[in-house]
Amino acid sequence: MNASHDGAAAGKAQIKPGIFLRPWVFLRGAPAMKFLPPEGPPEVAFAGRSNVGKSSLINALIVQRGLARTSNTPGRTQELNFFVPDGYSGADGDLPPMAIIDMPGYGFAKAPKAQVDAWTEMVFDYLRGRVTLKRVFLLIDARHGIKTNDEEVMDLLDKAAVSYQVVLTKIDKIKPPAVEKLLAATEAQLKRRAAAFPEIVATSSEKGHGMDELRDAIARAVTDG
Ligand SMILES: Nc1nc2c(ncn2[C@@H]2O[C@H](COP(=O)(O)OP(=O)(O)OP(=O)(O)O)[C@@H](O)[C@H]2O)c(=O)[nH]1
Ligand SMILES: [Mg+2]
Repeated sequence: MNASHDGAAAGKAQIKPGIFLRPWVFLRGAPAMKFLPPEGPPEVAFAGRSNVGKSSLINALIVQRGLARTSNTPGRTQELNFFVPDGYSGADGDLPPMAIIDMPGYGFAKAPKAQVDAWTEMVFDYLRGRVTLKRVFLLIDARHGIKTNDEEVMDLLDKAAVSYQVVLTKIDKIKPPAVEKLLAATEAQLKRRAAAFPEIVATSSEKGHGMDELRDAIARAVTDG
């Protein structure tokens, strides 16, 4: 029996990038770990600093404006929001083939410190402990590059052996040579990191750059992970 047969026998999801062009729905928002849906379908999570463009990127990827709520003000997303392809009841045996999780940002929020600490703890607990989490897409604002709190998240993911892939966001805000320079510098940084995926995806939700590449990367992560 070859590897692909093994995968099929184990009920592994075979996800194709076209899944993102079908309708998706909001399944649930979890304000704390105890409200998470039971572990089932493979998941990918979008993580990153507040305002980096996580929710915007999910909308651009799935081509559904307003599916994930976005805002000019950092701290918009306050729960772990689960999105799944439409048309599954959620009952045993009729589970969606995968889920995408939009996470609260870290690093800044116009909220009391206790609230920010609680979100950060939930984000870290989820990233560290979710068995069905196949890959974390770690979003980095192309204007700012990797910051100290991004490094803390990478340290945690390296330590927990959770695969992650860096996605540059808002590349429409900088010139193409600056994108190339940042890609090279970031690639060099990632070489030292145990759980980092070597390829970086450069995106703009506003202009649609990098969407097909990101769809491919997610489909592969869910299928192979
Ligand atoms: N120019 C440009 N602006 C973008 C892009 N993506 C997001 N934005 C803007 O960045 C701001 C933040 O976007 P969100 O998607 O809400 O960011 P988020 O990471 O989900 O933020 P939190 O939920 O607060 O952590 C919004 O004003 C978006 O319009 C992009 O590709 N290009
Ligand atoms: Mg958000």
